[in-house]
Amino acid sequence: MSDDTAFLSHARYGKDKVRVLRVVREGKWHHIVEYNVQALLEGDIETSYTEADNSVVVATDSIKNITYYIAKISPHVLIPERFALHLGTHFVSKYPHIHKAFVTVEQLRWSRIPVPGEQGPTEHPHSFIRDGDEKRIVKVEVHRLAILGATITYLRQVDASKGKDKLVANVTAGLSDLLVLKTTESAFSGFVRDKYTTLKEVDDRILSTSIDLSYTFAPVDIPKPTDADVEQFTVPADIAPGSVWDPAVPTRARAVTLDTFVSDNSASVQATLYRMACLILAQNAGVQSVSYSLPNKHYLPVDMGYIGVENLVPAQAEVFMPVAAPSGLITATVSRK
Ligand SMILES: O=c1[nH]c(=O)c2[nH]c(=O)[nH]c2[nH]1
Repeated sequence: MSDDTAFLSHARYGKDKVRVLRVVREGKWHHIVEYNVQALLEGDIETSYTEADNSVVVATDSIKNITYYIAKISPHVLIPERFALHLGTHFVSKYPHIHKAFVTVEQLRWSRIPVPGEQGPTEHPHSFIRDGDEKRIVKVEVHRLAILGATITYLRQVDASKGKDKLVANVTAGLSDLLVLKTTESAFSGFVRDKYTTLKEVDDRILSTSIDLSYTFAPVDIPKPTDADVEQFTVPADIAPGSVWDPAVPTRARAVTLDTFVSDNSASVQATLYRMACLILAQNAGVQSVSYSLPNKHYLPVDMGYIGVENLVPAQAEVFMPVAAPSGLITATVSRK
């Protein structure tokens, strides 16, 4: 079917919500990850839309099967950044007409159940608890690029058979739904006052937010699989601290987020957010930018004047009403200069 007034300007497809639990057994110690995976592809797939040509379609059912297969064979499956890169690399290496893979991995929280031990509580080797709604999030884009002389260009813009190609990945990682609350050391004053203002200035309030954090790494070269089935995936031998490959980045980013929430005498959500983001950039050399999305989950002191009871003095209020909506929403991206 052709249409003189329309053309296909963008196309991407794949499988969403592929749920996978992977067990890795190390003697009596079992490790688990539970992932929700989205895997989407781009490439020379236009004719599947414009000419009903399914010969260019890797079925989304196969994309699901590949996701499970890579979860089975990948030595990197316990680290979501590496698993996502392995999966994305497989798609663009296995199928010559697929030039970009977009893989999002959401890792659900499973922690070891603490059990009594002879020297105090210890962690159980194979029993786990879902301790919270927090998720780790990893988004990778693996691109196959053509090298033509000194120039690198997107493969789909050139004749792939004429150039060598290389793989480059963009990786963004972070966490979501990390719910926190502090009962003091948060204030909010000095804001615009005009005829619309009803909010009182406070030098002490409850501060609560559900933290969404994402940080973006500098683009990274990915070694091409050299095995016949293009199933292998190599992690560099020398891992630069603070880079995509450094598994300590997510631990540090979470820790500094919580430390700053705890220790900052907050003048506003905005100011606390900025501190958190600057510290992540300072601690992780490979991170180029950091974004937070922080809803200000309001807890309002209940006015008990009706019964002659004081509950409105900020530092002394004891009964609060959690307000689900509306909430403030404070977002920002802080980038390396
Ligand atoms: O930390 C805050 N930032 C705001 O922008 C804002 N606006 C508001 O009503 N309360 C708050 N708190």
